[in-house]
Amino acid sequence: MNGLHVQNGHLPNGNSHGLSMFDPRDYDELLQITDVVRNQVDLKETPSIGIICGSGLGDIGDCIKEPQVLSYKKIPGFPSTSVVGHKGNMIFGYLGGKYVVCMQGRFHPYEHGMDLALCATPVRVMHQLGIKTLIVSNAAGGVNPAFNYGDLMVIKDHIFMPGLCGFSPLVGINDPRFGPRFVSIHDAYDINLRRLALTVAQEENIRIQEGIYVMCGGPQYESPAEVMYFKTVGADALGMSTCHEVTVARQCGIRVFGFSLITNIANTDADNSVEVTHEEVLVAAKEAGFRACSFVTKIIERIE
Ligand SMILES: O=P(O)(O)O[C@H]1O[C@H](CO)[C@@H](O)[C@H]1O
Ligand code: HPA
Repeated sequence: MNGLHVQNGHLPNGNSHGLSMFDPRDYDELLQITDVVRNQVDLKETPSIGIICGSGLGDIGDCIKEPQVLSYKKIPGFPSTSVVGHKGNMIFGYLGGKYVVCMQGRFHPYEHGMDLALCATPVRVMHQLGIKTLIVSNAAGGVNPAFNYGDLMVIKDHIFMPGLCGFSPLVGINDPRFGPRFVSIHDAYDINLRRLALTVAQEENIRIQEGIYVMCGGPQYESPAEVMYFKTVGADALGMSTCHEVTVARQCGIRVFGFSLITNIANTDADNSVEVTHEEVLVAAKEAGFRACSFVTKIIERIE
C-alpha cells in the first residue's frame, strides 16, 4: 500500500496535490477510502443503489430524504470537482423508498491531473459500499434529428471513444477482486431497467427517447464535421463522461441504468454553425431538474 495516510482522524485529501497519493486500481487502498467514508457517515443500511449526477443535475441529490452529506473534501484521495454544476458531495439517504448513495458531481477525464481510473474511483467506492445498481446521468448534445432540447434519453448503448483508443479505466494492473481482466460490454445498460424507465416516463408524461451515447474526450465541443461523423456511425447524443464509470461498474458486476438530458442540439453545418456553451447546458439542466428528479425517484420506487 503506497502512501495513503489516514492518521488520528486527520484526513488528507487529494484536492491540491494528492492525485498520486493512492492508486485507484488498488483494491486495498480503495477499501481504506471506503472505510473513511463509512466512518464519517451514520449508515442506516447498506446502500443498494448508487447515483451519479450529470452537469447541473445535482437536484437529484437534493431530493434525497434524511440526507447525510459528505463533501469530497473529506474523502482522502478524491480530487475536487472543477466543473461548474458539479457540487462535490456524496449524499446518503432515501430516495423512492430505497437507501441510496449519490455522487453530486463527477470527475471528467479532461480535468486537471485525471486519468480514467481516478475519474471512476467513486464507482469502485460505491461498489465497496455495497451498491448493486448504478443510475448514471449526464448532459449531452442531441445528434438524432428527432430529439428536442430538454428531452430525456435512456441510454441503450454507448461508443466510448477514449476507451477505444486505449484510454480505459481498466488499463493497468487488474485486481480480480474488482472483476475480470477482460470485460464484456455487450449488455452494459440493463434491458429491464431500460424498459422500466420507458414505462415510467410514459406513465408520468415525461418526454423520452432512447439512443446511443458517445463519450468524446472534450473539453472542446465537437466541430460540425465531427458531429456529422458521429451521426453517420449511429450516435444519438454526445457528451464527455459516463462510459468510463459504466465500464468500471460492469467490471464489478453492477447493473447500470443511464440517461442523458439533451441540453443542446449538436450542429452539423459549418456554414450555419451554432455555438454551444456550458452556461446553456447548465440552464437546460436547471430547467429539467424537477423532471429528472421525479423520473429517477419513480424508477427507484419500482426497482426490485
Ligand atoms: O457529462 P456531464 O458530467 O453531464 O457534463 C457534460 O457537460 C459538460 C459540457 O457542458 C461536459 O463535461 C459534458 O460531459
Ligand atoms: N457535446 C459534448 N458534451 C456535451 C454537449 C455536446 O454537445 N452538450 C452537453 N455536454
